[in-house]
Amino acid sequence: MLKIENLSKVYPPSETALQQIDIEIEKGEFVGVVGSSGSGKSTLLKCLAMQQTWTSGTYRMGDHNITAQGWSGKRKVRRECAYLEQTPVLNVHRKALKNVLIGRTQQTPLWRMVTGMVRNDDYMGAMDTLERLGLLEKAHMLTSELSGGERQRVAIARALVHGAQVLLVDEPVLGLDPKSAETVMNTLRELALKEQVTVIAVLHQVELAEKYATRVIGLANGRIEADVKGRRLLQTEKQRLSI
Ligand SMILES: Nc1ncnc2c1ncn2[C@@H]1O[C@H](COP(=O)(O)OP(=O)(O)OP(=O)(O)O)[C@@H](O)[C@H]1O
Repeated sequence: MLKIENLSKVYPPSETALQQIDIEIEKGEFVGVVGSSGSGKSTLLKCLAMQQTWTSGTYRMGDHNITAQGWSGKRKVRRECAYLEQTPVLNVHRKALKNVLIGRTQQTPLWRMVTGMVRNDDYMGAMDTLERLGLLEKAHMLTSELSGGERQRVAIARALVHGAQVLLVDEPVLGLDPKSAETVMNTLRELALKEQVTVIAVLHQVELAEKYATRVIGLANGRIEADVKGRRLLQTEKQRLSI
């Protein structure tokens, strides 16, 4: 579904963050990206989300050659892939439901945005998504009253309501207590396994990647040094990754 060939990223003037990255990711895979600090994990995510320009490489999504399509390719990526930052960008003064509905604003006529009136099917869709993520009873609570893990799940709900088929998640459990981290990781795993949402998550803790992801990609100095499915990383692989 996603095919990346020979991706390189150099930040000006000369900081090489990624070199010759080749990856093919199937629909519904849950990929954990690990590696030491500065190995290029966030840059990889941003390049996949087209939030960073590519220095070189070819990007394919399904039958589409995104690289060759220029702006329309970029739009397609932005529509289908949601990039979720370490700390979700939410309006904490609004209810969880409102934050989820913000994901629908591109499809909402201006008069509805001005009057604040929400289409019934948008409302139902948002509530349905909150329920899938175990947040139904939090829908009408102010986002400031939610825990870090719940906020992270609100951000995921918003991405799904927006129509994202690929979640690019940077450190989804950063700063969360173990129980909340487990809930967020389980949510991501279930979305991948049961709903065929593709999840690519940068994870500092390799144990989390090994426990929840179906595939672990390890980066070192901007290169892929490990790419394993269905097994833990070997000690030698961890040494190559310096983790
Ligand atoms: N905007 C930028 N401008 C210049 N160099 C950058 C920029 N962003 C990242 N880099 C450099 O690119 C390299 C990879 O950075 P990146 O943030 O992708 O690594 P990371 O593996 O996500 O690190 P961490 O785990 O510490 O978040 C690093 O050497 C970093 O200093």
